[in-house]
Amino acid sequence: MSQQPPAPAGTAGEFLHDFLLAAGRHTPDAPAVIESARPGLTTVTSYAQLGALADAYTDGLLTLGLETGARVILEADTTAHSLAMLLAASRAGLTFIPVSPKTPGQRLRSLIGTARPALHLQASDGERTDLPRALATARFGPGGLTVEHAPEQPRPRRRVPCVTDPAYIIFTSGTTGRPKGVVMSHRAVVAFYRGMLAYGIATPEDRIASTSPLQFDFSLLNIGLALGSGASVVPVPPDLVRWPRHLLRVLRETGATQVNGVPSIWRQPLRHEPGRLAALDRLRSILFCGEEFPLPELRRLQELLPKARVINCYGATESMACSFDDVPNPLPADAHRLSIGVAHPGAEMLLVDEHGEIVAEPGVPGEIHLRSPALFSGYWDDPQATRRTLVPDPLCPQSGQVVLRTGDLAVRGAGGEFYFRGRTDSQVQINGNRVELAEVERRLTQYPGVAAASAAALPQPEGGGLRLTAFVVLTAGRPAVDTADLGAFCARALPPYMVPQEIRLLDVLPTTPNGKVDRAALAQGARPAA
Ligand SMILES: Nc1ncnc2c1ncn2[C@@H]1O[C@H](COS(=O)(=O)NC(=O)C[C@H](N)c2ccccc2)[C@@H](O)[C@H]1O
Repeated sequence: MSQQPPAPAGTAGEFLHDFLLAAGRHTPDAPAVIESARPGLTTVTSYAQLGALADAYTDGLLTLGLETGARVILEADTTAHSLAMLLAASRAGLTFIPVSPKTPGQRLRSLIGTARPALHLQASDGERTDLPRALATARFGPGGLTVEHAPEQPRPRRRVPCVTDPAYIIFTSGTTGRPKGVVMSHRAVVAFYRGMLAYGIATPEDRIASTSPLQFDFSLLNIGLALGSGASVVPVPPDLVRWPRHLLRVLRETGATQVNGVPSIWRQPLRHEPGRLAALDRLRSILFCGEEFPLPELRRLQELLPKARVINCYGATESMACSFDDVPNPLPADAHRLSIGVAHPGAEMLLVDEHGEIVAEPGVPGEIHLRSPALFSGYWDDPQATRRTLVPDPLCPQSGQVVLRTGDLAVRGAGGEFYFRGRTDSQVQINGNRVELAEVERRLTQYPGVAAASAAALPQPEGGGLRLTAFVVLTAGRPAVDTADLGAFCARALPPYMVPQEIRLLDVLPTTPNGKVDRAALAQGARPAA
């Protein structure tokens, strides 16, 4: 099967695979992916080797004759081979849907029913079986691409890829109801990558550890940051991220210089392996995103890594991310909130109040709206949800330009920087009073010895109304805290209706597969500390 004739230079715009392989063309022998599957075994894949793998996989995919725009499920963790397959899907004009190998069969079948992919791809040692019989399947790995069940050969309706085509679809767990498929075009992803690189986060010498599952777009950010900078990706296998000694071993043996992850990846290393963490002398920067970093834990991390640059990255999957800001190291003692900075170059964050008016004054809360070339195309097969999220530009609705309505509240500081103030949907009404759960959590983490906290409005046990409940994790070795003292501490700073009616001490906060605090699990009543 002949490959697509390359579009004349400058006409096609930039596809995801063009961007990811461009920097490495000048340094073919530089390490693109550095893996450490087990102690003492580090595998390096150079940019030239990654490109050759991608070439071979592209030829394999093109041989299947799938039409441009067809979807493929990419069920894998981040490895040199799955990265090569991601590049190949992009080059073959296919839209990849990254899925973790741990995804329950039921959820995968539901996703397949929604996205109607043409092909399921998994690693040669993948364990997925019981896939729908009609779905074509193939495996990839050191032996190349092996087709198990070939796709039907419908007459392709399209052959010419376009940068507005979906590069990938990320199905988010969705805080409400059925998973939403966030469709990101090549043009949007590359626009985000270029905005991110302008912030100046990585150099070609960096080795960037990625601790998120491939199905979470944080991993795609790390891949774009590393390969786009001519640096190296250090994928940390998900099973090792949860074990502090394994995580720290991988970071040490691969010489990771930057570690990117959600705040929860640091909780156990801080509790159990502070010495080994402090000994990572190659580690020079940390980037986190996804939720607020509990300040006691952040301060502890900074104590152990006083020279590390700490970057707070904010954003939603609907634009991959949108802002970066350096956290002062050390964080001033009187700082109670972290700045999320301002939108990356080429984008703009606006605050809009409940009347649709622009909020210009510092300190006044509003909902973040994002103007950006990196906005998603829409939710897969859900035009209503799309219209609620991509809304007319509040400054010029007539123009047809849409902006992303993030559902996040923020205020602006005197310097124009933004401060996250929780989600609009985390404002709960308790007995008629509006409670900002993030506010309660922040107050709890100011109590000496509290490492992290989460608040939820749970149904009253005896029925009727909601009960403000808090879940608190203490720093390691901290003597037990009297929850009544904790409640009194909250009462000194919060209105009575924002004082938790119940406070439970937990050893750990439950997390979602993407590593965020699992609020649904807490709402089901997490087990009290042993
Ligand atoms: N730095 C933050 N402080 C505080 N709340 C935050 C923050 N980053 C997100 N969030 C929250 O998480 C929401 C987005 O959740 S999400 O759609 O699942 N996507 C993510 O969490 C990851 C996001 N796509 C991403 C990927 C890669 C780098 C940065 C960000 C935002 O709307 C915020 O509510």
